[in-house]
Amino acid sequence: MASRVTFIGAGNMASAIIGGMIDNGHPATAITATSPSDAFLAPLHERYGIRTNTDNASAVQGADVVVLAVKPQVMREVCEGLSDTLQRLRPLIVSVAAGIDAETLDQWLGGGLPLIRCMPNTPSLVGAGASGLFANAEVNAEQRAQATQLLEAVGLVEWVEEEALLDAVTAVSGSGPAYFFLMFEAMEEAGVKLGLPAETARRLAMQTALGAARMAQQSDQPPAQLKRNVMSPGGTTERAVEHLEQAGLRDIMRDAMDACAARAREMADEFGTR
Ligand SMILES: NC(=O)C1=CN([C@@H]2O[C@H](COP(=O)(O)OP(=O)(O)OC[C@H]3O[C@@H](n4cnc5c(N)ncnc54)[C@H](OP(=O)(O)O)[C@@H]3O)[C@@H](O)[C@H]2O)C=CC1
Ligand SMILES: O=C(O)[C@@H]1CCC=N1
Repeated sequence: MASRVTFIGAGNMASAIIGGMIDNGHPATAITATSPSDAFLAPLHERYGIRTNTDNASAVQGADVVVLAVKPQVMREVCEGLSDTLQRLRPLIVSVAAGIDAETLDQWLGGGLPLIRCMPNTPSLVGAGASGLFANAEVNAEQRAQATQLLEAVGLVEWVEEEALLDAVTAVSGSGPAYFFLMFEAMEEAGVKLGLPAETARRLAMQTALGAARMAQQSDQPPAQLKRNVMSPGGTTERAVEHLEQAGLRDIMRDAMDACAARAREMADEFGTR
């Protein structure tokens, strides 16, 4: 039987995972989502037929897995509001919040619950997500398998055995889709400047990214070699890649991802004070 999963919070990340789960065949009646108002819930109910509820405590009744998918700013209030109920029901808890560590969440939830921290990303919506997972000591092998199965239904799953590495996962894949969306914007703008219609430039850029990612995933060759295969000596790509290297693309990516991980650590202090 499919796990009964309750999402606390029904925003961007929860709806992306829910959409991916439904597409992958998870029964809609085994999924519940909560939010303080109906504004987020009604479209989810209409689109996917899932159960919705504006009351967190009643929504977790009967759940095998409770996914905490609210903003870090409200996580404490949400956890403390649910702690009595969750201590009684003892489901597997999965938090997708950036920054807030497992020990802090555990304390807010009253202590001793099986808890997994997950850093997913929004392409989960189309079954192409990437999630990093870390389990606390209360999580047993069956629950690990349950979380793996749940997140694999919407994409790639990578477990990390050191919680601090989730900040690195955030920098690579949690926030990563935004880097590529930014790249699409930039490639579209540059394509338009070169004379292409915006829609054409956009479609070409997106298909190229999809093709490059698929090819890199399926190839035995590392990305550096695949890149060289495109770069005919003295040709066009060589000129463009030289420009990107000279402009410091690698340093830019390293600095941006350092800033991302640093912000996750900062958020732990800002929103996670026990
Ligand atoms: N967006 C992303 O790409 C990713 C996000 N995350 C993490 O996911 C979490 C959610 O982010 P995101 O989905 O973008 O945020 P959203 O603001 O889109 O969603 C948050 C949801 O939580 C609801 N909410 C607020 N208070 C409560 C409450 N007391 N009880 C139940 N629901 C409540 C909000 O409702 P309302 O608006 O009515 O207040 C909203 O539906 C964050 O912790 C973030 O770090 C992780 C990886 C990627
Ligand atoms: O920007 C954020 O804080 C969240 C976490 C990772 C992606 N979005």
